Amino acid sequence: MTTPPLIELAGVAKRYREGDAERTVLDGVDLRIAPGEAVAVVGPSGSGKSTLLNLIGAMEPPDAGRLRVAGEELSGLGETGRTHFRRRRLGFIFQQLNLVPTLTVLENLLLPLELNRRLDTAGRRYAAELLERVGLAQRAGSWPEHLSGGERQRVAVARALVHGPQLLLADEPTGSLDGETARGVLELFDELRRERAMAALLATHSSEVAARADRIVELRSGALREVSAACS
Ligand SMILES: Nc1ncnc2c1ncn2[C@@H]1O[C@H](COP(=O)(O)OP(=O)(O)OP(=O)(O)O)[C@@H](O)[C@H]1O
Repeated sequence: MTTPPLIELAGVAKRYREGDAERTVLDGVDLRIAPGEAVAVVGPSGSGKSTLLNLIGAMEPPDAGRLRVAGEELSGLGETGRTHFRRRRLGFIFQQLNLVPTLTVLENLLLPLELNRRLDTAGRRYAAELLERVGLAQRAGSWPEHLSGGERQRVAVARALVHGPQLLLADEPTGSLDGETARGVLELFDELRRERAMAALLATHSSEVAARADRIVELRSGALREVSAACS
């Protein structure tokens, strides 16, 4: 028996209206991602990479097509269902990071556990371990505004992983990191994929990030195409 895909998109379209004009960003996109698989999505600026992640992350609905993620038909979920789906199943690293400025680094990390009612000893221990793994154990009590861009990005990485999501959606996850730190973060993703079959969809302009994925897909003129099997 073959394993059902974790992500299945069929004929997905997304259009945005700007004044009288309508712009088609995604035009009949098909995509399947298996549990534990890492896929890099590349494409020029404005080609729709973040839009694709937002649709798969149930942040906004498509205008056409089917989206099935972790057994859930996203179009069938209401607002509450979408919120629960995001909290339980997904880790999302946004391009703007979206750290909560009024919470410390550790409190930001504990937030997904709190929302999932899993703020217990094991959860706290894992949060501390992740902070250590992204090299920020000493900054647990710092405020986000006192961190460098790269440190903030690493907090966002740890926060996206702390509740053990089945799927990581990451928008330029290493954009503000130096080469060595970026490699450390990518290794952490790989370890978690091996440890708990977490799948990852990474939007990136970085050839190094893309090369580490199992597959690379490219968005161009609204269409998605397979570029190659990446070498690992
Ligand atoms: N909420 C919105 N309203 C109107 N247009 C939008 C909206 N969100 C995205 N767009 C448009 O959709 C297109 C795709 O944007 P998107 O952010 O998905 O591209 P991207 O490939 O992630 O770009 P980058 O590599 O620069 O981050 C852009 O032209 C953008 O202006």
